[in-house]
Amino acid sequence: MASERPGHFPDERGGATVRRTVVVPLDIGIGRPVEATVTSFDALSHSGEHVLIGMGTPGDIPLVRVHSECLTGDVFGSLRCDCGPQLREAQRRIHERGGALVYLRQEGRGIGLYNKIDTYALQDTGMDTFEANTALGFAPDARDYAVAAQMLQAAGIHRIDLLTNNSDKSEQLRRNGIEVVHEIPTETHANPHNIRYLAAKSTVTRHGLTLDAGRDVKEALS
Ligand SMILES: Nc1nc2c(ncn2[C@@H]2O[C@H](COP(=O)(O)OP(=O)(O)OP(=O)(O)O)[C@@H](O)[C@H]2O)c(=O)[nH]1
Ligand SMILES: [Zn+2]
Repeated sequence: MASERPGHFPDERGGATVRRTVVVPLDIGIGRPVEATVTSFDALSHSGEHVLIGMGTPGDIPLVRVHSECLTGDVFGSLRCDCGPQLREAQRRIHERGGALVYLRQEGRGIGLYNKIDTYALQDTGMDTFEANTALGFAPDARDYAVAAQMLQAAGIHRIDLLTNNSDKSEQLRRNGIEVVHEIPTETHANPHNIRYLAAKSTVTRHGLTLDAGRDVKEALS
């Protein structure tokens, strides 16, 4: 893919359009600032203020991470989930290889922050993360990745390697016109506080998660 400057993708307009792209220096924890492009959009199918962060110099197949917002994990360092370390891993790997971070404002797997906090209270009584969503009347996972496909297409990115353990993301992107060439797993960021959260992802949904020692997360709990 041609690229005029690091992290910049040509603007190819579909239904959704690029609203603005600006260049910002980012501290991604590698000891020096890196240059990134931050892109906003108009006419997306989902009303959140979703952004695409372009980093590095992409080759033919950019590395892309579609990351769902987690204020508690991404910003405040909550150990209840693995979102913060996954976000930092993604930024580092995308910068190294060239590609984009699609940051989706679909907090709490799409149910919002307050509802996520309500599910935490239910989880503290023994439910897993998906059961707690259902108990509150929500789908177990209410996210819709069509908007991520629209952002990628508007930014001129049609063929990607996707950094995820969640095959549902790849399938939804493919259904919405993105060619996912490879699904690349993230590291497993386990700690004593998020091990049940990881186990629920591994057993209830199809997340492929393996602990560093090579053991599957469900085995670690059995
Ligand atoms: N409803 C709910 N959402 C949560 C909870 N913990 C984290 N989340 C949200 O889960 C989303 C991240 O989803 P995950 O299931 O961890 O991972 P994923 O995006 O499906 O898969 P990966 O690409 O492999 O990271 C973020 O939007 C978080 O805010 C929880 O207990 N309940
Ligand atoms: Zn989280």
